[in-house]
Amino acid sequence: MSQRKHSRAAVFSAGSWGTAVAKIMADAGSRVTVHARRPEIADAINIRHRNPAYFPETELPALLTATTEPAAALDGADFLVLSIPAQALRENLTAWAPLIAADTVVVSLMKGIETASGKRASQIIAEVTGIGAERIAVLSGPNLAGEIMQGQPAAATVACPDDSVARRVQTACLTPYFRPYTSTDVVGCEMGGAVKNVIALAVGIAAGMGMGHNATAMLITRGLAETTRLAVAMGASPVTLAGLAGLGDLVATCSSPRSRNRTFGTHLGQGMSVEEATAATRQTTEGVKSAGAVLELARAHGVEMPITDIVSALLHEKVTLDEAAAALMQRPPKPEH
Ligand SMILES: NC(=O)c1ccc[n+]([C@@H]2O[C@H](COP(=O)([O-])OP(=O)(O)OC[C@H]3O[C@@H](n4cnc5c(N)ncnc54)[C@H](O)[C@@H]3O)[C@@H](O)[C@H]2O)c1
Ligand SMILES: O=P(O)(O)OC[C@H](O)CO
Repeated sequence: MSQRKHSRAAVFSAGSWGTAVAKIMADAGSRVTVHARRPEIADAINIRHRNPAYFPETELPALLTATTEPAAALDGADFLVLSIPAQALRENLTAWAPLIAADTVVVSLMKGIETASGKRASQIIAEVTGIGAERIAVLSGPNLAGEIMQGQPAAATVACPDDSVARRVQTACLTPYFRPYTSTDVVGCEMGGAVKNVIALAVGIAAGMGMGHNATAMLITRGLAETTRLAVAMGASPVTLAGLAGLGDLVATCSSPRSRNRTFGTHLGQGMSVEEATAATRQTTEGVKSAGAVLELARAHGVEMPITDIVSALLHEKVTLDEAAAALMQRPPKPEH
């Protein structure tokens, strides 16, 4: 039997990270079909090789096409790559699940916690599709989509309990500008990705209030400490949180003006209400929805997360900016570790 030359990937959907990962996988040699909800986006990708909604300036590879038909996207797919808002995953995947072939590997790109259940994306994927954990991988790391679309260098972690599956995804995403490492620590990768968004909100708030780099460094460092506490309590390895999907992503997101979460926080710190900041934000800002769910997980695991706690209180407009800053700075003194 002749071997197929290219592996096939179906990327759901044509948002900013979905488009960037579709480009990575096409540049790595896969035939990629993006599922777009809007026909005009699918047409623009097929005819003009552009995604005008997110990256009008970047030409997409010829191996990358698009469709509005989920079944057509999934036909013959070796990989199903999921990149939609975490809160929309369960409902959409319920419709797509019957179309997933028995040997397709599902790759989650999502960095959020489902508010209703406190579940991570890989858990929702397993629950909705019945697919075993060994066929579900997570790709996470310091990956601002805009930089990757420009071909700027970046690295990430691909986690799957089955190392051979993680290595398949690694190979399918390996390009001269994108370097994935493998791991078996799915919990660590997903919690690193979800909680860094909440910490980036805190950093944005501090910046918006006029605080300096010392405050940023304090929030990143203490943010990593509370992220690690929770993730380890949930079964993660602390080493993962010191890696690309933990510290790496935290630094990128908290430092970059491109980060939607940091920018949302900056709006709040400058005095916008949550409603005004939401209206000013066009794209998915996972930390806003996930903060409360992360806090619930922390309480369930008996873990203290003071930064997440105060960000959640601010998002629910239970405290003012000044009260939030004072609440963090006036906590009882304690040892660092
Ligand atoms: N943008 C990045 O740099 C980046 C990097 C790494 C991870 N992520 C993660 O990837 C995920 C997707 O983020 P993004 O940046 O691509 O967001 P985005 O807002 O750019 O795109 C979201 C996509 O999901 C679709 N969508 C929105 N609501 C939907 C719904 N209710 N049902 C079905 N589809 C819906 C939109 O049409 C769009 O195609 C998030 O979890 C995010 O944290 C983003
Ligand atoms: O723009 P943000 O804040 O959603 O962050 C994007 C990526 O997760 C950075 O790795």
